[in-house]
Amino acid sequence: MPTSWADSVSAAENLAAARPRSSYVPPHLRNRPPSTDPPAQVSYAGHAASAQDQSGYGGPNVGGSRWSGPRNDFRSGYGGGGGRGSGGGWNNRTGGWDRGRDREANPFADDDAEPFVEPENSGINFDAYEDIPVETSGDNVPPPVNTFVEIDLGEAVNLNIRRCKYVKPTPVQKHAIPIALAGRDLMACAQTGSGKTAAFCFPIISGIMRGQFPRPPRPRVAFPLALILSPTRELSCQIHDEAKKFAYQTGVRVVVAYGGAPINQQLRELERGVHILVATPGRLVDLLERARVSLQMIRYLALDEADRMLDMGFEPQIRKIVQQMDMPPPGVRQTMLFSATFPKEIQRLALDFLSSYIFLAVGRVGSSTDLIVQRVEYVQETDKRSHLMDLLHAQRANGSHGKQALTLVFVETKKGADSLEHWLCMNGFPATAIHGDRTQQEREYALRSFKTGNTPILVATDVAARGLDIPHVAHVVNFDIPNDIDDYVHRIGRTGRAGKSGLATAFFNENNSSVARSLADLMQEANQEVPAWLSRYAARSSHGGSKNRRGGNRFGGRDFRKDSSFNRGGVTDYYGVANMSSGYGAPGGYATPYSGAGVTSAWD
Ligand SMILES: Nc1ncnc2c1ncn2[C@@H]1O[C@H](COP(=O)(O)OP(=O)(O)OP(=O)(O)O)[C@@H](O)[C@H]1O
Repeated sequence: MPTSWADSVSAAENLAAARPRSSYVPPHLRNRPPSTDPPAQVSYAGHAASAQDQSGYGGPNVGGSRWSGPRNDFRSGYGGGGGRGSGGGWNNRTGGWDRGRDREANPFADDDAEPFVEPENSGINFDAYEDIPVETSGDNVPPPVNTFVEIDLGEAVNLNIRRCKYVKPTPVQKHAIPIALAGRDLMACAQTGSGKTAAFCFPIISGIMRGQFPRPPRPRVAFPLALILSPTRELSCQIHDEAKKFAYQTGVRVVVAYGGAPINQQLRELERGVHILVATPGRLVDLLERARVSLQMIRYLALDEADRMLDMGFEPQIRKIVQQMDMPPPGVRQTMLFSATFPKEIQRLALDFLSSYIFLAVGRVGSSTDLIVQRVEYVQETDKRSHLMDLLHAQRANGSHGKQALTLVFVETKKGADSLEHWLCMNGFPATAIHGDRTQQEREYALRSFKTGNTPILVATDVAARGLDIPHVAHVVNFDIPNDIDDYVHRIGRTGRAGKSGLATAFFNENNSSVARSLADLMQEANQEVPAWLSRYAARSSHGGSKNRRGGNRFGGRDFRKDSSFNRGGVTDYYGVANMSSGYGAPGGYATPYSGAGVTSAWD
């Protein structure tokens, strides 16, 4: 197990050396002689080399010891010979990288105009999270805090926290922020709507404000210091909006890049300088291949919805971005993975991206919050529409949520979404739809129309299942129940957020029997009433071998490193994770190596 920074770097280096090298060389690194010279941080920070002067640029040595040089610059202050006020760092206002700061639009301006804004973002029942069980594992876990005041995030960030009307940290923030501020890698699992975005944004912003960073070595290429990846365009936009609030008037510049939107505008934003890049994987790969973004200076990597990012759909792109371009390896960069669900096989995969990490579970891994009242109703396929109409009528009639009560209806297919939207509209229910076959403009319009309450019913595929924080979603209807219980957890998590209560109704029939057991277990765990007929289905599917994605181990250990199978895999070091690939095939090669250059996700 690495005992010091130097050890951890050398462990990471050995690992990198052991891995089969990618033959892919990003365009901006081509035609450069392989060099064992260190990256020229000293030059940048010491301003011996200007942004125009590339002659001293050692660049990452793709084939050699990229990190053999001044590693200290990545871990201990990034200063090289520079430093605050030396004229060469990122924080130097004459350096040109934060020249947009004075023109920064007020990201809180819309909040005041927002009709639903509450005086304090404490929610109806924010204390509901207080007695939630918390588990941490790993070496030397930093202790949690109870208040924002205890965390030294800096005055500017503290002011923004007040502007956000956050009174106290949520449980995941209490634990995750001190861990992240201590520079530790983190795998954090906490329930939907419990404030994970701020939990990774605050430490990143604060770290960038405090750090001394070398000057970006080349003009027209963006060199972000932090990368936040998320699976959907809408979620990336939302994280960008949140991060801009948290970073307001700190000098930290946040830029978003996502597919489906004109790339030129995003390129212009990137050219103005970027400290934190929020991106969807497909668009980022595009920018990397165009050599308009370099990951060479990445100090922080956050994967939101990390289990989704590492599952089969995204894994090749994530490996390409994180392992096959010029991003510093684990142990040099700080990596944080967040989600409400973390199946064990994904935890195992994640080892490739982490170094000596802390595992944090707030509530049980993959559980839903008991702020959401869950109902399951037996509805035949052919009766689903009329049943939905009954629910919508009842919701309208009881009027308890007033005009603005929003209903999100999840269906399995894009075609199904189109057809249900059409049917609802024909029957007098103002509905819109969002799915992967709609243009980005249509997607954004639908979401806006839903959020403002103009169209209070949104029919959606799983593209809207994760991360979206839409206030006043009173009811989530699973018109089609997903095959994977984790998707169900994320879908219903669009309601019952930030301490508020919500309602989720699922239409169950024979077609869903494979998920009966995990659904019944999940409901029971969240103190929900499980109908007797569902328990019978669950019992039947247990005998019949219903496939539980969590391998039947769902309610056992949460940090998979505690599993005996993990040790049998040859890894004796529980938490050092020095031997990251043991038991999982060739180093770095758990899954098929990246083979689909230019592959873009349908979601992206
Ligand atoms: N400390 C806090 N006090 C009050 N509200 C908060 C606090 N932290 C976050 N929130 C609010 O809680 C809501 C949910 O936060 P966020 O979207 O980060 O949840 P999440 O855990 O990422 O959810 P998901 O798993 O669905 O992605 C947001 O509206 C956010 O502004």
